[in-house]
Amino acid sequence: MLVNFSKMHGLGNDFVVIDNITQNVFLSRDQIKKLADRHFGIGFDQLLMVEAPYSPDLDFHYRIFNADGTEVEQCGNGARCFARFVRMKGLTNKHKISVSTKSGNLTLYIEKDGQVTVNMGHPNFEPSKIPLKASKRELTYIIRTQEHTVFSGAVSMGNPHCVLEVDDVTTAQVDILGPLLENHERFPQKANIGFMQVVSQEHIKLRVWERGVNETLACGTGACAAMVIGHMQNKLSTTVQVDLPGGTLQVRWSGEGHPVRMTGPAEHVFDGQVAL
Ligand SMILES: N[C@@H](CCC[C@H](N)C(=O)O)C(=O)O
Repeated sequence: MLVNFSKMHGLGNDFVVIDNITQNVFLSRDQIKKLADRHFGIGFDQLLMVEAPYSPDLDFHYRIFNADGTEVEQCGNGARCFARFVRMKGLTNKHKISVSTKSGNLTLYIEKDGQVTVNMGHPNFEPSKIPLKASKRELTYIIRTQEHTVFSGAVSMGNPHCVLEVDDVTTAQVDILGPLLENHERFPQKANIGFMQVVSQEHIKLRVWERGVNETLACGTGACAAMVIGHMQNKLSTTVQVDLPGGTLQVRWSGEGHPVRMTGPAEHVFDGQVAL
């Protein structure tokens, strides 16, 4: 079977996007892993599937798979690319697009300058919802590994995030602490690990070790997680520039009870066909 796909990226966090409305594609976990391989497959951080909506008030359903083949709940950079893809392919002509994901609903807004704003919904700090093993909700958790003790914030942006503040992102131990914390027993569904350097109240630098992928050039939900945790810890304002290795996102949040809004680019790279 020949499957049509588009390669896209949001700040270098790259995706294969498949229209599963006009095609009928089922991929096993092993097939996704093979396609994600940068030497023997197409290469991507996440596979995004565009599906028909589950209810009349939604435009689409949106499925997300990490490079290791696991299905996950949310992907911020992917959401922006999703919006650009459905417009580019003529699947909708709307500027405001409502989608459901495994973890809830999102609204995507295509801006006049081509950037996309995503209403990411409400962050959830309850340990059981992240999920994080903890007796109560804290602003900072102490997490111990055999050799390291770290202080981190934790939040669900629909998917689990742990955020550590560092003095300098360029020297942060992303490759060491990333996998240790991703797979730490206190995160029963694993976690995405952010390393945040606070530059000012309106500006952070961030690197993210992504669950099921490794370090990526950018992580949209990771940018939102770092911003809301920094804001809760009184280090950040309500509009923050987040510099990631692949570029910059704007994240806005007015505090608990409000949704998080993320704005950034979404780029089309090429269209292709793959035999499955
Ligand atoms: N790249 C993403 C997040 C993708 C999912 C994540 N790796 C997870 O396992 O939760 C983003 O831009 O948010």
